Amino acid sequence: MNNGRIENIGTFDTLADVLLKSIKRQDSQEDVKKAEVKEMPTKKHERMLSIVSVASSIGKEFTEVEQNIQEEVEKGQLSFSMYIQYYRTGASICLLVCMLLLFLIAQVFSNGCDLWVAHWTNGETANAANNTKYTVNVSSAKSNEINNIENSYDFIESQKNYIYIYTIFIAGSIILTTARSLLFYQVCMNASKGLHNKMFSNVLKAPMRFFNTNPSGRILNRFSRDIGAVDEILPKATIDAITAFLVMLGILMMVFIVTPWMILPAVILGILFYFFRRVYLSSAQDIKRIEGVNRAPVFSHISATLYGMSTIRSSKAEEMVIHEFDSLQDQHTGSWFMFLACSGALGFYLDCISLAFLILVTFQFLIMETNSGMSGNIGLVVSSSMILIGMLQLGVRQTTEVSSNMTSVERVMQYTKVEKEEELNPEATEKPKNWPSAGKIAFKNTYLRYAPEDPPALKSLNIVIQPGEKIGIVGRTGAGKSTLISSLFRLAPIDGTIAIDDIDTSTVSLEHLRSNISIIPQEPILFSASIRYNLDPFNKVSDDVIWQALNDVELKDTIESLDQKVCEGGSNFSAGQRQLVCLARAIIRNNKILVMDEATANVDPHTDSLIQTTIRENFKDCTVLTIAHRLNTIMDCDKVLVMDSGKAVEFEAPHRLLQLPGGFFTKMVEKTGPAMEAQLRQIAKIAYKLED
Ligand SMILES: Nc1ncnc2c1ncn2[C@@H]1O[C@H](COP(=O)(O)OP(=O)(O)OP(=O)(O)O)[C@@H](O)[C@H]1O
Repeated sequence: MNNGRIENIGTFDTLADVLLKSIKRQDSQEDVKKAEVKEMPTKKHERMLSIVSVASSIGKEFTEVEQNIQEEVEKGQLSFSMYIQYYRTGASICLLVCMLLLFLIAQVFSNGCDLWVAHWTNGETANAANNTKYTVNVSSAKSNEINNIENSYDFIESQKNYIYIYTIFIAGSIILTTARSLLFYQVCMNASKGLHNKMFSNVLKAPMRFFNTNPSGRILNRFSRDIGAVDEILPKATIDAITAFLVMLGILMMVFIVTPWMILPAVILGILFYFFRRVYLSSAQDIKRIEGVNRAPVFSHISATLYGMSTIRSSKAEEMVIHEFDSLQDQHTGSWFMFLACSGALGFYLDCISLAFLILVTFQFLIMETNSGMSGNIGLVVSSSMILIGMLQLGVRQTTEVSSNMTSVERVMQYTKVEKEEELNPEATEKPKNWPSAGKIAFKNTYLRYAPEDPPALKSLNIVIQPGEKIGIVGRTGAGKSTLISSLFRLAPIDGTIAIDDIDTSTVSLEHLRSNISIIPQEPILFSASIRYNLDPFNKVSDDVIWQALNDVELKDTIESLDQKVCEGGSNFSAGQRQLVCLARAIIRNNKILVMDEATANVDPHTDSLIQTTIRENFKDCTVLTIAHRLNTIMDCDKVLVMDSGKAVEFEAPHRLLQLPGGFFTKMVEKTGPAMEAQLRQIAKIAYKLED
């Protein structure tokens, strides 16, 4: 196919012949060395024959799945320190104390309103009683008239005072309640932002092992659902819970002032309430945690399904995927339903407690005759106790909501404490200027372990790569080729030394080290942004430089503008074009060291040949390490490094290695078949002679 049209059709042999001729035609202009190199990819079956490591990505995914450790689930009651840490992230101690005082004062004003109304009612009742007595006893009409005027004057004055004071209570209550809510939400938002930023920066700096052992769904869950809960649900639930408890406290105080003996049943009911809440909380928190853990696989499954949609459809595995999804969804729904059932049960028990209290309060006014039997007091206590029922429900529901959503804070906190990569070597802060200027790489007794308990994946590596050398890295799958590259970027803890231009990389900051080595990975990574951003994310070069790089990789005609959008994962570009964009990115960065990790494994022979030529031209003076997928791509390298079981077993010019009968490299070349072997030997020989 070419540009969406069928260019040729026929058997494998016919097509191979046609392709061979066409590529030969393209390459005829180039010099002998390049022509020799380029002729090699024309034989398609090389893809099958060339040894090395086609199955690497599949193998890695498998290893990753195997390595995924169980998600850490906290158990038992949330510690109080979690609350302190959460609020301390949002505000200073001083501000928190002010907020607490504001809550209390607002509540005092709010209860003051009720008490004042009761006091007012009692006053009115007493006034009315006095007036009646007075009217009956006084006979003189005149004096009666005068007194009435005076009384009504006093009455209006006292009414005014009642209204003024009531207005003050109402206004104070409104202002203080609004202020405390605004302050509280601000503190919560600060805490939420702080936690998110801390988690984000920690996860970005987490070692590679963290990403290997935590599936993306699990990480996404913390950034979406947990942060969502902390952002939206927790502040509202907390303010509701605090308000409900303060209102309850206020009501109980009023009831105790009016009928002190009610303290006894209140204490008994309080103990019962505490007991129910405790039982509920311990199960609800665990259920909520289980629910959180059961949610992550649903996310992982969806993202994996979307990613592998074409594979699923082509292998007709829809039923299987749907079945898996249903069973994961069932598990999640089961735990969620359990949570709802727990809340329902708690609601029922709380209703019983509140009703018992209300019955006691109401009946005590009938049974007992005390001073408190004034109408205002009775009205205040009964109406407040009825509010108490609603408040108790709301308060407990919201406190449990707070506790269960605090598990999200707990889960976010876990990720804010992820060990950072930099901590591997806290002194690694050097940022040498213009480094590396030559591109010499020296491995001295280097070992790499992916995890302390794992055996070393790289063992006793002692090689020196001279500035500007082109090195091909070969070896069977699992031999340690990618690990060698990982060690260069210090993606895992290393024993021994790796020096670049005689500077130990462990003394250089990771950011500086990594930004000074270019890599073209097997799976090219493109961002969902403009072409310009993809090629020069830090806006360091002019548009001319970018266009020149695109020209070098023959993408100038394909790309209309530097503002052209790249879809998610670069889906509007072919695999080869994505690889070329990565190559253009590497050209723009202009680093002295370039690493290619099987960069040409998934591209067609023409793009492969274009990549090879571009690298030879643009990275002439750079040190280039190539993990080889096809042997022909590295036969003209300065040296070939053969890896086996994490060790460097051969490191020499390919022509010289091929002189070793029974050598690792010789065996690899022999396995490609006599015709290919002859060709490979020929390329190696020419390249060796040209070098001499
Ligand atoms: N992230 C990882 N965590 C733990 N062990 C790993 C990890 N990546 C690789 N290994 C192990 O390190 C060893 C070397 O793997 P590496 O990926 O370097 O091989 P490779 O030569 O690049 O293979 P391939 O050609 O298939 O990509 C293997 O035994 C592998 O299991």
